[in-house]
Amino acid sequence: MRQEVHIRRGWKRLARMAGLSVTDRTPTFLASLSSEGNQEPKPRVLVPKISTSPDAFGVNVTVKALPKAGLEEFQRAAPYLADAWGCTRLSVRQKAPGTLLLRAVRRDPLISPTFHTPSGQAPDEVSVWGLGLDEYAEAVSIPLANVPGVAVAGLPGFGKTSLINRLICDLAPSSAVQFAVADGKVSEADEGDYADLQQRLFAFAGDDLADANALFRRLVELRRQRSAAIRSVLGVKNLWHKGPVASWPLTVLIIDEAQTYFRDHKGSDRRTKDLAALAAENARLVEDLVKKGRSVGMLVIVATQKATGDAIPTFIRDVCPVGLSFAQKTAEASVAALGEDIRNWPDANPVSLQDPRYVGVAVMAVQGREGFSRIRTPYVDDADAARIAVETAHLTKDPTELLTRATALSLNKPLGNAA
Ligand SMILES: Nc1ncnc2c1ncn2[C@@H]1O[C@H](COP(=O)(O)OP(=O)(O)OP(=O)(O)O)[C@@H](O)[C@H]1O
Repeated sequence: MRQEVHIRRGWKRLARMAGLSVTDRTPTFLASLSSEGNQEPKPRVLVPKISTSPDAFGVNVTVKALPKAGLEEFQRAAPYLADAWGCTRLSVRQKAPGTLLLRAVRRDPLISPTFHTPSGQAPDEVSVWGLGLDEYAEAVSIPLANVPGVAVAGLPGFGKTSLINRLICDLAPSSAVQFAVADGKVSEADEGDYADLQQRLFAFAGDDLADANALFRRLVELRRQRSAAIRSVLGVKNLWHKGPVASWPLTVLIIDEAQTYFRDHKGSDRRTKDLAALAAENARLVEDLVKKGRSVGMLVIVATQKATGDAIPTFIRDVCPVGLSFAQKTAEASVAALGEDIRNWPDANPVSLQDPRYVGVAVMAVQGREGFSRIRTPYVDDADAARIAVETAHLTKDPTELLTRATALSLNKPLGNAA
């Protein structure tokens, strides 16, 4: 690749110009032996050694750091190196002690739409939600173990549903995952974004608050029964010590257009009062799932246009350990979705994603990284989602029935073997 050759060929010169070389004034043993008379050997100018490897988006440059030409110095010089190498972005991070990794991205991964065709094969691990590529073309995923809640926000039409579709399609071939959906945008399961996935959902509720209430109650009851049974059935206090299995699956509740179920209804007539009471109870039930579902393998994904308090009660939003956001209209909406810290990272603020080029680009705080990352999520075709749902329909099981069976089996075990 031309960029790679350009980087390697010009490195010695560029490193000196960018202040990334070091002068070693102490002569080596050999140099002091061979120096003539009183003449001091010339100081040596050392340049950090590099090795390069190209990929579709740019070049990875591995650097052997030197004293005073280390992480900090390279981070300072990054804009200069980016210009010299003609790249859109350049990141510097430590790969191992004494070794740095420079990611020089030439083609912007954020504005190159990508597509995901689900394989239909059960994943090795059900506890990983592959999201896509970040601005440096590195794969980003959400570890789902011990995560009870994920809040997804973003303006309509920017990719929330496609993101969730991918999760369902990737995990659907595993019998260790069951899905329920409450979609506030439609009335029936065969309408809207989840119609194609119907056969792989063990439960569905549309925009009717009472139906959603019944679904949330059913899941809270499951959560309670699981909490009571986990030690006798699984022999552990936390499902993630063993991982989900077909008889005790990770149970994912997706609440799309969540504002439908939680928003306040103001008015003094009977009907409005009933709706207000249902909305309040819905919020309480979902809070229970997010607060107490972690160790028993319940995950709630709450998707909404704006994550402000009027759409998702803050007591639910604030207990979701993971938050991500597609484009937003206002700084307040970004803060509601991602927290106050997003104000300190204006480049990553989802307000700047209000452009058709950024449909499918989300922002999130990635574990172990400073600040926020922008992620290009791939598009999942409805036809692929439909295919996966048909192929995996036989795996759809009600987790409550599975628990009843697992509990009965554990009771029949001889004493002392109950774990
Ligand atoms: N990751 C993506 N890459 C490219 N295009 C996408 C992506 N996700 C969605 N799109 C395009 O945007 C359209 C809307 O996507 P999607 O339904 O996922 O948005 P949404 O945020 O869920 O909207 P709504 O809130 O109205 O449901 C899709 O039909 C598709 O054309």
